[in-house]
Formats: sequence, structure tokens, C-alpha cells
Amino acid sequence: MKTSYPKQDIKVLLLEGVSQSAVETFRQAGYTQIEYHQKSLPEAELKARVAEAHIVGIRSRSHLTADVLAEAKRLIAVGCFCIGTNQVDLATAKKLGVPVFNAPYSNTRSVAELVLAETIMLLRGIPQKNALCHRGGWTKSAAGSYEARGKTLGVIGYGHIGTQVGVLAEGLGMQVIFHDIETKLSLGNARAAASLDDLLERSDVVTLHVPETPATQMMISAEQLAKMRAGSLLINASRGTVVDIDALASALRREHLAGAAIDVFPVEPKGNDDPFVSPLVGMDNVILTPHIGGSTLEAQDNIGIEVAAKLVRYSDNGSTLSAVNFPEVSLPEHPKSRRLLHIHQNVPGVLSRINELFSAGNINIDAQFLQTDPQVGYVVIDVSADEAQANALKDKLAAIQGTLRTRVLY
Ligand SMILES: NC(=O)c1ccc[n+]([C@@H]2O[C@H](COP(=O)([O-])OP(=O)(O)OC[C@H]3O[C@@H](n4cnc5c(N)ncnc54)[C@H](O)[C@@H]3O)[C@@H](O)[C@H]2O)c1
Ligand SMILES: O=C(O)[C@H](O)COP(=O)(O)O
Repeated sequence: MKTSYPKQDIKVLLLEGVSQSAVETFRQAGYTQIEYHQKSLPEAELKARVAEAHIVGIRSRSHLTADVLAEAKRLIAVGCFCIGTNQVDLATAKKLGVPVFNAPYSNTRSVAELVLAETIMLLRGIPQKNALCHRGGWTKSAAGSYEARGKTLGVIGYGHIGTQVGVLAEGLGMQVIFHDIETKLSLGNARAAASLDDLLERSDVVTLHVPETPATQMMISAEQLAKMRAGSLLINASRGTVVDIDALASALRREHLAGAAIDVFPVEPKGNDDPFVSPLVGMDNVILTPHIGGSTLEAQDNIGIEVAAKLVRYSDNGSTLSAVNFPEVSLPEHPKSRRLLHIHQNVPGVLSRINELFSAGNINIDAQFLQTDPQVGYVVIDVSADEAQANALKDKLAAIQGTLRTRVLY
């Protein structure tokens, strides 16, 4: 399998209404073939479009499964224009020699601000008061309404978002405890809880900031909800699979929980015209938001630039710095050389065959870069060669057993 194209022939497919800043970034870098869709695509159409594309940009709703990736014969790279990358089969992408990039921090602050706002709203019982006012009701009462000051916020997943939420909550005078599978540096006065159960038992508000992994699937189900304090609150702006939504609805109906704010759902509509169905619909004490934790203009603009720039850098220069599934190399410019990229299965003998090829051809190597992980090797070779020689070398590289992808950079 090989891909080597002049820039103007590289087809960029952008889905789910990624910011126009991404389109601009590609255009400014000289990419002209940009196909743009506002929505995610049904699977059959996704396969057909991905089969044509060299670069694919998605957000959280497009699932690039092994089946979809099997169609992607020309694919050079994938960009997730968001933080989460669980929607891509990362292992399969790697086996195909396709690096995946994301924007690990660009919407962190947006999510943290929303969670802080929801914490205050839920503690004051605003969702139900607001709903009643809209129906012509009036409940001027302090019952069930609390200050955030002095309350305990339990953060599950103390990573980029979790720590930001903790810092902002301390500004309100909240006591922050957290649970993480890794040992984490506590910011401010935050303290690690002894365990997940300990956090659930001590928190007035529990907020989830874990990625979607096998270990976080349904990590908050009936058993964990039962351990939460009576009258406490749950916020989930992580992934919909982390909470058992039926168990949550039941805990809310029984008034064991006083309220919840849910931004992510096990099944989400594909686009804005599709219906939203959830057992939480109609519950006045639940803030429902359509997966917009990271959807601020600032965040989307920054994500568009950040991820498109990473894709352009990989496409133009070969750098894989910050790829989430791939050996990372940060490469210098190569003004006087032609650059050959060779991605291969990390099995014995491939590298020596590559080097033999160059010594046998008496080709002068200006620079060579190598990075491997247990599955994949990524070699970048800068050579003094004209275009025809470089293309001939690329064809020979592609013939080496174990090769996944080869490219010449123009
Ligand atoms: N609602 C939105 O619009 C929105 C926006 C951005 C991110 N997200 C979601 O939020 C998630 C977290 O984002 P982040 O930037 O803070 O990620 P991060 O990787 O910085 O932090 C995640 C933390 O969770 C911890 N963790 C992983 N598995 C765990 C487990 N089983 N138990 C406890 N802790 C565990 C990790 O060690 C890490 O500290 C993303 O993966 C994404 O799914 C949602
Ligand atoms: O992973 C993320 O960054 C969030 O879930 C946001 O996803 P979105 O780009 O689909 O809004």
C-alpha cells in the first residue's frame, strides 16, 4: 500500500461541522480539495467518502471502526477535532500506518466553566425553579437551595479538565476531593480520596472527567449511585457510556439524587435535525445539554487551527508529534532533500532491508530518523535525489515485506 501525491491532489474530508478555522488552515497551507459536511454520515456513506480521502477530520460522533478503516486505502492521517479519540479504532489505524491526532487542551476550559456553572445551578435547584416559572408557577423558597461554599466536590478523573474544575471550584470555597487511577499532583487544597467509594460517600456534587475506556464503561451504575449521599448531585460531561443512564433515572425518580447535569449520552443524535431520546427527558431537576461541553466559539476555533495544523505538518513534513496512536517524531524542514517516509510493521529485518536498498543504490542519505513502538516502526529518510529517483526509491521501499505505507514529500 502506498500513498504519494502532490499537495493539490490530497483530498481532505471534514465532517461534523468542524470549525471554518480548519478549512482556512488547510487552504493557507495550499490544500484545495476540501470536502466539508455539517453532520456525521451514515455508515455506508462514511465508508464511501473515507475511501476517497487522504485526510479525514471528525468530531466525537463519527465512528472510524475497523470496518470503516478497511475502506480507507488512501488514508494518510485522521484528525479528531476534539479531545476524545475513543470514536476511532486507534489500534487498527496504527496497524494500517495511519496516525491519529487530536486537540488535547483546546476545549478544556470550556468544559470546566460549564461544570462550575452547573454545580451552582444544581445546588440552588435552579433547573426545577426555571421549569416551573416557564409553566406559570412560582416557588420562592430557600428549601433545597444551597451555597457552593463549603460543599464537597468529588472529581472523578483528575486530568486536564478535572484539575481545572477543581481549581475553579476552590475559588468558590468548595472542598475538592478526587479519584484517579494514576497518582496525581493535587492542585490547591484538593485531596485524593481513598477510593472511588470514599469519594462517592463524601461528595455533595460528583463530576465525571474520565475518558471512555473498558474500565470506565458504566463506572457509575446502580451500585455506585447508591453509595452517593442522599440529596447529592451528579454531573457527567465525559462520555455517555460512563453512567448507567437508566440507573441514574431511577435514582432521580426515587429522589436519592437531588439533580443531575448530563451533557453526554449512550446514544446521541447524529445531527441537529435528529430526535433526542433519553429516560431523563421531562425531569425538571436535570440539566440536559446536547454534548456542548466543549462547544464554545473560542474552543472550536482553536481546535480547528490546532488539529488542522498537525495534519498539515504531518502531510507536508512527516512530523507525528502528539499523535495519539503512533511513534512520535518531530522533524526539521528538509529544504535541500527529498523526504521519504516508510511506515512498517515492527518485525526484525525491515530496517536492514531499507538500509541495504540505499547502500546498493549508492544513494546519499542526508538524514535519517527512526521511532518505533512494539507494533509499528516509522523511518524518515532525507536523500539527495531528483523526483524520479525519489519515486523509484519509494516504489522499492513499498516492496519491502512488512511495509504499511510509504510516501515521498514534495
Ligand atoms: N462534553 C464535552 O464536550 C467534552 C469535551 C472535552 C472532553 N470530554 C471528555 O472528557 C474526557 C476527559 O478529558 P481530559 O482532557 O480531562 O482528559 P485527561 O486524559 O487529561 O484526563 C482523564 C483522567 O482520567 C483518568 N482516568 C482514566 N481512567 C480512569 C478510571 N477508570 N478511573 C479514574 N480515573 C481514570 C486519567 O488517569 C486522567 O487523569 C475526555 O476523554 C472526553 O471523553 C468531553
Ligand atoms: O471529546 C471532546 O472534545 C468532546 O466530547 C467534544 O466533542 P465534539 O467535538 O463532538 O463536541
